[in-house]
Amino acid sequence: MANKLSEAEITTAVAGLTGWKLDGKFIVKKYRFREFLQGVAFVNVIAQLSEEKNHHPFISIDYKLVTLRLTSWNAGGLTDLDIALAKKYDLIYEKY
Ligand SMILES: C[C@H](O)[C@H](O)[C@H]1CNC2=NC(N)=NC(=O)C2=N1
Repeated sequence: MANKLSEAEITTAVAGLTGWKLDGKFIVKKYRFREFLQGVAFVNVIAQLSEEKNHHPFISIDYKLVTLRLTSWNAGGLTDLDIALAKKYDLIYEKY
């Protein structure tokens, strides 16, 4: 299990991310797409990665808007893994 980050570590880590906001024990980002099916395709890639890493975000699709919420429920809060995956999701999004 990844280590739970302290409040200070979370503040620094979230400041280093683009467009991610802290929401309690979660970090959250909304990704906008030109078409509904692009968002769905993005979610499929994220889902594949989630299985590979055994770490699963909450995902919602609201037409062209995909919201990802990350936390490590096993650790009871945010971990390095959440921050690392947030960066990976952003890199994947660049391709859309
Ligand atoms: C048993 C299994 O390894 C765990 O439940 C994994 C699965 N996916 C997970 N995903 C997330 N986001 N947090 C977890 O703590 C987590 N734990």
